[in-house]
Amino acid sequence: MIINSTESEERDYVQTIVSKLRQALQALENKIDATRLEVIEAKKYVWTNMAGLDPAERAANRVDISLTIDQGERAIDLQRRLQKLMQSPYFGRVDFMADGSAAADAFYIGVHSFSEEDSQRNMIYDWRSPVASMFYDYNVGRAAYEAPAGEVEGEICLKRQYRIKHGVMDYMIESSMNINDDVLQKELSHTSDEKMKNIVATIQKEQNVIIRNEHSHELIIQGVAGSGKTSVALHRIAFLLYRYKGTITSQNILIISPNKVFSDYISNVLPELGEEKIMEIGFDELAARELKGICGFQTFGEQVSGLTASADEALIACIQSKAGLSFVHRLEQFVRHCSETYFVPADLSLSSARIAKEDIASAYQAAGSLPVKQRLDKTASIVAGSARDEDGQKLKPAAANKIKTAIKKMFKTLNMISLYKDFCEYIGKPEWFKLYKPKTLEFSDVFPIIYLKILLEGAHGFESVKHVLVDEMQDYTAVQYAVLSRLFKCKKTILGDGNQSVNPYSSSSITEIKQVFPEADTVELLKSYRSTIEIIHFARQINPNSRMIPIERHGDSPRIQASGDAEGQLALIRTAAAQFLESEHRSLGIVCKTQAQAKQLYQEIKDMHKDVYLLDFSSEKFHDGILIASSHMAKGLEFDQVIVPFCDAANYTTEMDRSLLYIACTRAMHKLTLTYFGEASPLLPDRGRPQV
Ligand SMILES: Nc1ncnc2c1ncn2[C@@H]1O[C@H](COP(=O)(O)OP(=O)(O)OP(=O)(O)O)[C@@H](O)[C@H]1O
Repeated sequence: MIINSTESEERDYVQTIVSKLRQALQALENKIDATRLEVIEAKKYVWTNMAGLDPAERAANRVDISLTIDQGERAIDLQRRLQKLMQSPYFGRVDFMADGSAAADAFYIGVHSFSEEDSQRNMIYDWRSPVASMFYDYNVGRAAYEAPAGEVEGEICLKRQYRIKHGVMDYMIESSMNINDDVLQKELSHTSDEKMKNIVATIQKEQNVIIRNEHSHELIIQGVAGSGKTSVALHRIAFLLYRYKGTITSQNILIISPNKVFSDYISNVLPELGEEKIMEIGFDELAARELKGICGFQTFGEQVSGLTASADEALIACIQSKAGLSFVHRLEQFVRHCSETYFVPADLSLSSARIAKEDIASAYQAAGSLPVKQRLDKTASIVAGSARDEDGQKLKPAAANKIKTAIKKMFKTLNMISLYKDFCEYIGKPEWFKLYKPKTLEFSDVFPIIYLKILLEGAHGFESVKHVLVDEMQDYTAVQYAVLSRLFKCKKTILGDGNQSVNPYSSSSITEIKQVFPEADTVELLKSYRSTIEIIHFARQINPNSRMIPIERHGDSPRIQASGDAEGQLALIRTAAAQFLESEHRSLGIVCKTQAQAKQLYQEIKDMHKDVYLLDFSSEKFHDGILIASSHMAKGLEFDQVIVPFCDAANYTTEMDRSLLYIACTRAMHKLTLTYFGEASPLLPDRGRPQV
């Protein structure tokens, strides 16, 4: 039997569900109050009876109290979910008749599940539940889903989508009306939210496959700009936390993100989906952790800024050589060489014992499978353990320790900087090692040195991580991936876009990443959801390699505006920014090629409004309003409107500039303006022919 067949029945049903949610919420709030009182009373009891309780009773009381607090926290978590459901209980419905059953069941699908306490009847299904997958994968007709007991096949007889706001149905759409496109377009035409939002109501079939992928040890997602890679990866994390509840918690997940502003921008998605925030780290932080006490270093941002300001051919060639997989192999070969040749055993003569160098050499051989540092430890303990004094007795601890120290000194050096210098000599390129400035490594040496350290000392410190998410994969070198593969043995989701590299001299393609992770599965996303058709066509002319396919959504054509001089260009930028301030849009990104340009422009227009912000590498927050940033900092972000200034021939000319210009333009959701004076950049469509 079909329930709620008409729209008016559906509207009433929303009210029924909201009132059930309200009742559940009330009951829960009473429970939370009672739990709070219980904890206060229990603590009072322990304090007032402290003297009379024996240690075992005190311990038992403390355990009880902490169990009650846990219970209370779970109830508060549930309270948050119910409050959210009250606003929008569900967004979809599928009526599914499994083969062999007499009637179809209606499954309402929401951000969280909800069942009535008395009947335990599930009234709303979590979007991650097995049955909910059909909502994303099938239209009306034959369908199937993967239940714990195996695949269930049948027929979807009805499929609907709803928009419910503040507990009231805004609209409802039948599947026969091409629901996905309609609802998706409505969603995409909105102005931006301050932070990235969840997309559960409109996840596309090809995105759903990625989200629910459980089998890949490494999953590489190559997706065009705006294809939802980041959104999908975060929904995948939410799915895995649901699917492996009890085995994986948010504390076991780590995201390697390009910068803090990006982390802030995406920080709402998991909490919106009812999950806690996950740990986050950038490659620079990772480097600081691994190089602590060894040396300072140039950051990736500083390297990119240097390269965008001036392209030093020799430096570029050196950066390119250090970025590839062959460099990884040479590092590995060098470590094998060190392991075999840097250890020079010598006879040891202590006051109480003598040890022949042959015994030390054979202990070193016996520990041959270990990384050098552990190998030396093992050699030392074998030798110290088997050594005997003149009376044939085992050595005293002090003597054993002396042996250990002496054996470690038989290895030429464990100083990473000295080893790396040796390495550059070993490969016949001593000139490749140059400090960026005193006590500061050049960025291209940072991860090779970390890799050396890991090969020599082993990898430690991330054992609790069970899933790693790497965003902006194209910006990391093969050596960085080799480091990741050693630090994290767990499953990984790696995502990015080869066309959005901020440093093409050290970027990695999928093929290169796959050489580090040969078992990885790869998927490609070509549909772009962020920008209008006009913006996508424009961006594709800047980068003809881009294979972006737009979603049917139109807007204004991008405008290229020319002026006679710098003041004229500033006036154009100010006019476009003033128009934005008067529009209904919430965010304007002014995306420059370099950080220096962004800083300069910020000084020139910050008087326009209180909400004008400059993003730099120390920024931590994403803001609505006018945000001025370099392409590097703007990567991964999106804005209702974007202005790309300084599009002249001197500023945008190299292949690296092409990539930066493409990144800048693809940040725009609804409106894009480019400005220049003098000669237009040859990278612009129509060579920058201005439009009035
Ligand atoms: N299925 C979807 N339904 C609604 N919105 C979507 C969907 N997929 C993606 N989007 C929206 O498209 C925009 C781009 O998504 P996202 O930032 O995840 O893409 P991306 O591939 O990581 O982009 P880029 O590489 O350009 O930074 C976001 O606003 C996101 O909410």
